[in-house]
Amino acid sequence: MPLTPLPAARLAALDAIAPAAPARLPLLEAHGRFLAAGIVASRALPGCDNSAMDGWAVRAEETRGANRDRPARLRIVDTVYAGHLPRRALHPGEAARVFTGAPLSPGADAVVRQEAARPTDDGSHVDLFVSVEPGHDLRRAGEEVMPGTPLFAAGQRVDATVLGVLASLGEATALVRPAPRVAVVATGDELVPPGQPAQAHQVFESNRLLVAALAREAGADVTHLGRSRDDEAELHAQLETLAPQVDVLITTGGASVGDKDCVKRVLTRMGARFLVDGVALKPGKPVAVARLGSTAVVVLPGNPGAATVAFDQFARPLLFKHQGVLEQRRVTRARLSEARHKQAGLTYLVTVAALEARGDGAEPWARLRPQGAGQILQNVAARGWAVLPAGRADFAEGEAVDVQLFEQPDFHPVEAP
Ligand SMILES: Nc1nc2c(c(=O)[nH]1)N[C@H]1C(S)=C(S)[C@@H](COP(=O)(O)OP(=O)(O)OC[C@H]3O[C@@H](n4cnc5c(N)ncnc54)[C@H](O)[C@@H]3O)O[C@H]1N2
Ligand code: MOO
Repeated sequence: MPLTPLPAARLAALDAIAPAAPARLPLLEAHGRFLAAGIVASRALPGCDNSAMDGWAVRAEETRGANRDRPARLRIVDTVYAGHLPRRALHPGEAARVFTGAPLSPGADAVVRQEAARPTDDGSHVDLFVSVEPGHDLRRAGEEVMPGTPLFAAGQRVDATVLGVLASLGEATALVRPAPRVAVVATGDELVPPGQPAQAHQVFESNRLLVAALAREAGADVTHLGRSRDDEAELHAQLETLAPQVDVLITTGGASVGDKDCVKRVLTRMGARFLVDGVALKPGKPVAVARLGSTAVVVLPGNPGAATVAFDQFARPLLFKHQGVLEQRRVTRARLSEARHKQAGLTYLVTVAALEARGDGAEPWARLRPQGAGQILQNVAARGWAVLPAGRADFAEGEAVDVQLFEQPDFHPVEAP
């Protein structure tokens, strides 16, 4: 099968999955998910005029000219705690004791903090040592949010700060799409689980953990971890059991053309419909995406470096689509820290370790790491991918290319209004 260009393959792969039906989840369970509908403020924040300080609610005009030597003396007529209502309005010459967050007494229009005041010994009056303007140390109703204000659009990620806002509006739940359930199956006769003895020709199995953690970082609930030898019957049995239990099934290894590379063959025999099979991408060329019943399947190459890139380009978008969003990374131009030669027909995604400004006002330099498909260190603490597009073989040191940045992506709802 000819290799599909990367952009076309990424588009085709998205058909392997549909957004999950939205569900109302308790707020903490919605943490990390994406809103399935926009949020409009259902109440004002704050809900009423209230004190920003522990102190005294007053009529500002009655503090005019007050100082340490000539305090303004007002009669104490009420005490108002947060969560309680004032017993009465303030009339001229009156003050109410208030605490932070307590509703403002009708008639009051300012607060004097307690450090600038002292009650008389008999507790009947308070002396105010400062002159304040109307509105001083007050939080006005609706000053932060008015009812009806659109606050969040569909596709907004529910992070800690968003959770806080939703709770402050009185929401107990959020409408989000649930986490995709994921199974990760590693294949290979040479694999030995970490923690067991391994000879030099054996390989500690690392892709399952790597891929499971990558899936979690994309919002998945990794429910099953499987392992199979390069044995068609064993793999068939394993995939047949797992596929119906998950939304996305991810395999690693056995994706290429070797005698024992049987993953695609087994999937085909099981009735999988391939949307992508082989991409003009390095690392990650043998990656495939298929549909097996109602389960999306991503076949990752066994090489850890290739599995990482192929996951990023093919599995991660499926996991987000199930959650109702498309991820859009920031792209910046940067100069290559070294020349690179590549296969002209493939897009190379090369790990960028750092972006360094050199004070000349031009694009930053992208410090490249070696991109060995079989290597595993190059992706630790990376900033992004330098994109060396298909169609050319040689890239010079200092040449500017696109760099896809990992941090602070935008998320857009899949079904844009
Ligand atoms: N004649 C050709 N050979 C290869 C081609 C090709 O087009 N023609 N493609 C190459 C490319 S590109 C890649 S990438 C690899 C991918 O092959 P597989 O997906 O079949 O991977 P394996 O052969 O099973 O393993 C490759 C390598 O990775 C190690 N591995 C596998 N699974 C794990 C794991 N779970 N944890 C850690 N390491 C793992 C494995 O031991 C091998 O060293 O094929 C090229 N060959
Ligand atoms: O292109 Mo393979 O997936 O990296 O060596």
